[in-house]
Amino acid sequence: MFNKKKTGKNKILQLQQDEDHKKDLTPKKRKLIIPHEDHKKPPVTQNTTNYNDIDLSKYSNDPLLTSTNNVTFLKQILDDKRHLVSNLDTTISDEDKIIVRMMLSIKNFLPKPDDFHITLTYAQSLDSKIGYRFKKTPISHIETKQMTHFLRYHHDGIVVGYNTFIEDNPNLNLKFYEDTMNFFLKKSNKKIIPIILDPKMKIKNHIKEKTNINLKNNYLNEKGSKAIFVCLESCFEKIDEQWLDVLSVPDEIYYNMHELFRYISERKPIKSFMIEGGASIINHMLEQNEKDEFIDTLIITIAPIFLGDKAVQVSPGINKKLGLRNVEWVKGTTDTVILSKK
Ligand SMILES: NC(=O)C1=CN([C@@H]2O[C@H](COP(=O)(O)OP(=O)(O)OC[C@H]3O[C@@H](n4cnc5c(N)ncnc54)[C@H](OP(=O)(O)O)[C@@H]3O)[C@@H](O)[C@H]2O)C=CC1
Ligand SMILES: Nc1nc(O)c(N)c(N[C@@H]2O[C@H](COP(=O)(O)O)[C@@H](O)[C@H]2O)n1
Repeated sequence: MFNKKKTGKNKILQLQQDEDHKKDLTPKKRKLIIPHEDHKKPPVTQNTTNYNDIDLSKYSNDPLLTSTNNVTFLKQILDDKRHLVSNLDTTISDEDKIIVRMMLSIKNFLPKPDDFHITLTYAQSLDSKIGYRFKKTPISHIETKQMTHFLRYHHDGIVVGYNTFIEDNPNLNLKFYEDTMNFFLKKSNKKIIPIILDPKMKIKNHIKEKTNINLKNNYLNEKGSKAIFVCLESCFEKIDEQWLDVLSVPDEIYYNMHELFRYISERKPIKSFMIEGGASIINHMLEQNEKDEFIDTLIITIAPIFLGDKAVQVSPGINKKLGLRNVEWVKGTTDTVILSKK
């Protein structure tokens, strides 16, 4: 049942190394990196497109696809006019088709323009773990990771807790993978606003000690928006940093997640929030959602891996069965995504 080559620590470390080295590789080499892929299978990117495989009419109502000429992109590829499409040297792969299917499935779970909307989304192992401490842990397959970036595209703000900010040094921007994301997002200037829940304003000391902060680099290199650090009013201190704003929130509101996001949306240009973690934030949200159903969409990627008892666990402090409603499952090459809405 367990393939040691594909599960286990070595694989996870390998995936971490893959992730770390991706940016240094040429596009050709990057295509070979397919986390969780069965390496015995021939590479799927070489498949020839069967004209009947893709029904373009399916995409015609998607504002994202139509607004960025992606239907034209797809047509060009299908018509074998690939020379018209920059940076693209393959036909539509099976992986890309899966991604398109995933994107179409999540369309019913996306925020409606201008609606206040809260999405909670994360990737977990079979043992409900979401990562190792101080080690950015890839869990999602490249397809489901791309789906996450597609989701990011549809939200105004992306939220993580302070520990995730410290431990992962995340980018929290829109990243475009080879092939598929080029179809969908390449021409977009959309930027999502990173929001860090930092009640005690620990960022104040962190910036004195650390210079390599991805959120800062992204902002300075125009690869990301200015971050918002959200702190308790009682802990507020002024910070003079170009790449971040601090928003102080009344102490009595801060730990009520529903009220917190409402408070932020009334003061910042953010209507839709995509909360990615970490475990404390997720658990707290699930606990509060039991009484006050404020999570509009819950999207969990489940990868066929175990991370073991040292990893950080999602498990809300509830004492009864908590079921999800309006559930759909989408299957990728290796991962499964569970989608649920209010
Ligand atoms: N697989 C995935 O999809 C994801 C995985 N992760 C992983 O999660 C791990 C971090 O999780 P975890 O350690 O739980 O930390 P979190 O990222 O959840 O941050 C916790 C901190 O956030 C602050 N905080 C603000 N509001 C709240 C609130 N309402 N409830 C709880 N805390 C709040 C607290 O700061 P203070 O202590 O100052 O009060 C708390 O210590 C990392 O290993 C990261 O890799 C993270 C995101 C997604
Ligand atoms: N969807 C998803 N899959 C995984 O495997 C993950 N490890 C995460 N982690 C979250 O993504 C953040 C990193 O974002 P960038 O790629 O740096 O933009 C990380 O901090 C977690 O929030 N998510």
